[in-house]
Amino acid sequence: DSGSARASPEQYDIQYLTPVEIGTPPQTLNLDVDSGSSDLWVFSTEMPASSVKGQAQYDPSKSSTAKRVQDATWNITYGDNSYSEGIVYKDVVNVGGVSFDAQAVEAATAVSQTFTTDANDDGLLGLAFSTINTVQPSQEKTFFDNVASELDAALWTADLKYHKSGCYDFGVIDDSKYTGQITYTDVDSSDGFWMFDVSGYGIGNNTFQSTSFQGIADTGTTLAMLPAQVVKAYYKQVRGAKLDNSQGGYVFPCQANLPSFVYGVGNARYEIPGQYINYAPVDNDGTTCFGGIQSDAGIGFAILGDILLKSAFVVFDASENVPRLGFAKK
Ligand SMILES: O=C(CN1CCCCC1)Nc1ccc2c(c1)OCO2
Repeated sequence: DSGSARASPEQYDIQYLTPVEIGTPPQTLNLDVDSGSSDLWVFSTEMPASSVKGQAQYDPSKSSTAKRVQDATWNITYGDNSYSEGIVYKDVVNVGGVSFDAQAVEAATAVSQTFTTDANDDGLLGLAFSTINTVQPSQEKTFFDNVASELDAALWTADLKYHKSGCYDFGVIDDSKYTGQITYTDVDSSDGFWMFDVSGYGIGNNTFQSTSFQGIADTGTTLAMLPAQVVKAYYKQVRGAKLDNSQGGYVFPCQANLPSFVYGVGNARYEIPGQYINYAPVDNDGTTCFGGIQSDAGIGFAILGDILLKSAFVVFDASENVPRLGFAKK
C-alpha cells in the first residue's frame, strides 16, 4: 500500500495543510501534518461554538464507524504555547489513499486562541514517534505507526515547496521528486522526535563550518530555529539586521539581499536560498521583515522547520531497526 496527499501552504508558508478523510461517510478536514508531535486531533462538534471560527468540525455522531474510547482524554501544549485538549474516538482515517480503520481521532473540547483564529486549520496529524502521544490512561499510536506494516516500505516523505503546494507520500519514494542521491543519517528517537545531527553550516559562499549540532525535523514549525551563534553569524552578513526582542527575533529591511544558508547532513550539503529566509513583513508598510532563521536558545536543540525542509526532499524512514532521515536536492 502507498499513497500521496497534497501539502498546501497558508500565507507566508506559515504552515501547510493536507486534506484528511475521517469517518463513514468520509468527513474531509484539512490538517497540519506535524513531524514534531504525535497526536491526531481535530476541531469537533464537542467544542463550544465560541472557539470555532470557520474550521471544519469532526462530527462523530454522523460517522457510522465512530466508536468512543471510554474514559480516554488528551491535552497538548506546543512549543509556541498553543494548546488543545479533548476526548477520543476510534474511526476510519484516510490520508492520500492510505487508510486505517481504527485510528485514534482526538476530538477537541477546547483549543487556545491561536487555533481558533486560523480558520483554515482543522487540526493536526502528528507523525513524530508514538511515545509522545498524550492520550491517557492508554497512549495511542500515530497514523504512520498504525499503517507502517501495510505500507510497501515503512517510510513517508515530505516534499514541501516555497509558496507552492507540495506533497506528503506514504510507503514509497517517488524518484521523480528529487535529483542526485539521498543522503541518510541516523535518528535518535529517544525524545520522541526525528532528531539527528546537522554536520555543519555555511553562510552564502563563505567557508563551510564543520561544527555539528542536534536538531529535529519538524514539518509543524514554520521557521528554522538554530544555535544562537550560527544565527548571529548569519545576520552579521545582512546590512541593517538586528535582534528586536519586541518582535521576538531578528528583523531586517525587507529590501535586504539575504545570503543563502547551507546546512550539512553527513558529507552532503544543502542550500536554503536567501529568498526563503525573508519570512514575512512585521509592519503594514512592509519595510521591516522577520527572519526565517531564528535562535533555538532555551529549547535545548535546533528545530528544522519548514523554512529549511522546503529546500529538500526529505525521507522519514522507519524501515530499519534504527530510524533514519534522508535528504536529497530537488
Ligand atoms: O509550536 C511549534 C509548532 N506548532 C505546532 C502545532 C501548531 C502550532 C505550531 N513549534 C515550536 C517548537 C518549539 C519552540 C517554539 C515553537 O517556540 C519556542 O520553542
